[in-house]
Amino acid sequence: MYNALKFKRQQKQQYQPLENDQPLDNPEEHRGAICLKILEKAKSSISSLSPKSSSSSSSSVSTSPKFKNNNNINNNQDKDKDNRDRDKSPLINRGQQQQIQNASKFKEEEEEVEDSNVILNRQPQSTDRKMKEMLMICIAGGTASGKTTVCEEIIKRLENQRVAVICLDSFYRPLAHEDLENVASYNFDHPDAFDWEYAQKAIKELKSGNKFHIPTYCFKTHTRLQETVAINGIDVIIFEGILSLYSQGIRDQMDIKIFVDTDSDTRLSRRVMRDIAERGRSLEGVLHQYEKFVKPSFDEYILPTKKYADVIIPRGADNVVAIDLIVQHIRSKLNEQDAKKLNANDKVMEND
Ligand SMILES: Nc1ncnc2c1ncn2[C@@H]1O[C@H](COP(=O)(O)OP(=O)(O)O)[C@@H](O)[C@H]1O
Ligand SMILES: Nc1ccn([C@@H]2O[C@H](COP(=O)(O)O)[C@@H](O)[C@H]2O)c(=O)n1
Repeated sequence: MYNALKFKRQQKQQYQPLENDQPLDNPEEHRGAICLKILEKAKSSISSLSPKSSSSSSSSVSTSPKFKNNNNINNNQDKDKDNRDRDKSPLINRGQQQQIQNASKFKEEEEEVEDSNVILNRQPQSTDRKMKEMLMICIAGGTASGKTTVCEEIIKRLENQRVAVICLDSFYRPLAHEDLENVASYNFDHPDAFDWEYAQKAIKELKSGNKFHIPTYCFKTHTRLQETVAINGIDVIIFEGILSLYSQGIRDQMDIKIFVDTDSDTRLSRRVMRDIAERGRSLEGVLHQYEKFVKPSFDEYILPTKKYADVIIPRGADNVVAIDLIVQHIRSKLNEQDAKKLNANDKVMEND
């Protein structure tokens, strides 16, 4: 069986700092940089993991740099594009290790999972990936509202599912040279900062069951990296970001739309703490950016998307009842899909 944690450890060993950049002491700086966020489960079970074995066992998963306490970021600037695209998924952060139980019956599918460093908690349901229905969940909300933390809590509860988290941050437009020179004046919270066409294409392809190479983004350098993360063979995709409910084309692909609603004072104080501690920002810089761009854009563009949400979570991850209800709903949706597939298979067999 594929042991994602082991794979991630190898990634860590391969880590090389970006050119013209400081070594990444803190992966949070690359949060969102790496589009695919997957959670690793309890450290305690790491020691019991075994690499590819035929029996049912557990394994950990990789996460994106948004998740703290891990340093498995691989930004190996390999010259070989093919290798690059084979996802040395630069991820890993705070999170939980996920139990993996995939008897490796569907080898090809398993390899895809290996490619994408995706949580794999259960055996694939179908060998026909095109037939695969994927559950798409969108989590929007202001900066530091707890979107990532809510993702973690959902994934923690979704045992036996393969879950990938994609950050809207991955689709930030590359900055022009002048903007990079004067980055403090750039509005990262305006819708125009994102490449919506690209994001929509990714969501559409994944929803259709196709493999997609998600771009990666570096918060520290404000640039898109050359690495991509391939995603395929997943049960649940969570698309997370401040404006993830902004585009109608993307909203229309979503099965569940969530808005994390956290009081703005709490968000500001968390952002200050986080950006100083984890993104290398100064207090002055965070406050200036917040006042000039973050707050006005929240009021004008982010908050108005709340009306599109099916579920609003007040207090973010503190709201255990809301998270439990959401997870129950996800489970029942996945069960419905499985039942549909079984029905379809039965019909095919009857006709044979
Ligand atoms: N319920 C909570 N209680 C305390 N701290 C929290 C809570 N939720 C999130 N945080 C902290 O606030 C910061 C931002 O949370 P995060 O989940 O990354 O928000 P977002 O993804 O919306 O930017 C992080 O440092 C996180 O640890
Ligand atoms: N190069 C960048 C890109 C984005 N930001 C800020 O990140 C915020 C979104 O991330 P959250 O985890 O807080 O949802 C957004 O408000 C941007 O201001 C940045 O500082 N630098």
